[in-house]
Amino acid sequence: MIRFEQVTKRYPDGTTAVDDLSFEVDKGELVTLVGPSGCGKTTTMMMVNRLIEPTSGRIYVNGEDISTVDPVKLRRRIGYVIQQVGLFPHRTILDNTATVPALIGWKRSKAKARAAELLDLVGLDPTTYGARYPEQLSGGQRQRVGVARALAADPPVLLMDEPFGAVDPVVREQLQDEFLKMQAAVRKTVLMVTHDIEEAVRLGDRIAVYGQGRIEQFDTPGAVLGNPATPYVAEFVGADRGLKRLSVTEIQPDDLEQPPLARFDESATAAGARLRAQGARWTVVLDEAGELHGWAGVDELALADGGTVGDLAHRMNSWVPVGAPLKQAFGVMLQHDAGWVAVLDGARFLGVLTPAKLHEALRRSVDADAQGVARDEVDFDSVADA
Ligand SMILES: Nc1ncnc2c1ncn2[C@@H]1O[C@H](COP(=O)(O)OP(=O)(O)OP(=O)(O)O)[C@@H](O)[C@H]1O
Repeated sequence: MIRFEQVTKRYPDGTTAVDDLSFEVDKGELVTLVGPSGCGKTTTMMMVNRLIEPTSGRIYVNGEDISTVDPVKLRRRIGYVIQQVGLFPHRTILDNTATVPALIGWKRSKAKARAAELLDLVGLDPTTYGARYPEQLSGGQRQRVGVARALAADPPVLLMDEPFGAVDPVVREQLQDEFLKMQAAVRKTVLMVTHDIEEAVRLGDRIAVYGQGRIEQFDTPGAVLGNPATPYVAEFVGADRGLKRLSVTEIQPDDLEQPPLARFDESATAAGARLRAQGARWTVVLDEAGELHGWAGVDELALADGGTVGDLAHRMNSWVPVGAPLKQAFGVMLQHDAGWVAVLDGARFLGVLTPAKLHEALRRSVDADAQGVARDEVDFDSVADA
């Protein structure tokens, strides 16, 4: 969808900002450009909407050589979100959001309806916020308006330059989550600049790690963290890249352990005796439909004076869905000081993740991505012991 072919940008003062860059962003893919200040990320991005012209090389958007496209027309097909959102201070939030549709000649009513829809999509109720002015919103809310405005004309391509850079870490994480949800629904082709490796890893389908004017590695977050292509990349992603992989490695059914099980309506003493014979100390309790109810201690069951497993079971409200990142499961374990966490597929109980299994899952994902990376380079022990 976006293709760079041997693109170089040299500024008049002789600075080579981007040097012989070739890469491709697929349709519906989110690629993050990450690297230290001054390495050429913004220059790369601004060449896509022709705010900067390359010195040599070609850039294609949707198969079209953009040097042959009128820049104004080009920009209408490319949403642009920047850190300083650049909202018009004297226009309402609704009017700000409707700017591009109005520019490209949509009827006023259609442009406003679309703007309201978009505000809703980014989590701002248009009836509450639509009539406000930018100064009446928080930084995080303004940032959301920036995203809504960029999406308003439904451009296939979105360029985002440090879109969440100006807000505090908590709001930032919230905005990232919301953006991911939205992106799952709208599937734009996104090029996003960030200097924050955590953000790059969290949001990117693939990451381009920049050195000076060049891409040092262009790959999935898992591969970049698990198998850095150069010592520079290894240093840039950080010594704790083993831990960072927790956020990009998903829980798969094969990672799970099958714990002892008891049914809600079973006799407590019978279940206790059976589980004791198996050497179990606790059991997961499922209801009549095979869905997760909670857990029970085997001794408690065995010593019960009649009654069912359900009478003695503790409800369990914390679990994680299959496909969630390992980090989420680890967080639940820590929060409850538990040695395991239940994993569900919808309402169906699949098994439990234990620290040992988590460790294995992390190792599996490193092995899958990283032929030849030394085990001891990955910080497993701190995961298991933490
Ligand atoms: N108009 C310009 N004239 C001369 N040099 C420039 C110009 N714009 C950028 N540069 C230089 O080009 C290089 C790349 O800049 P660019 O803004 O693309 O980096 P960046 O990776 O986006 O950095 P940051 O994260 O700090 O925004 C830098 O050395 C910068 O000083």
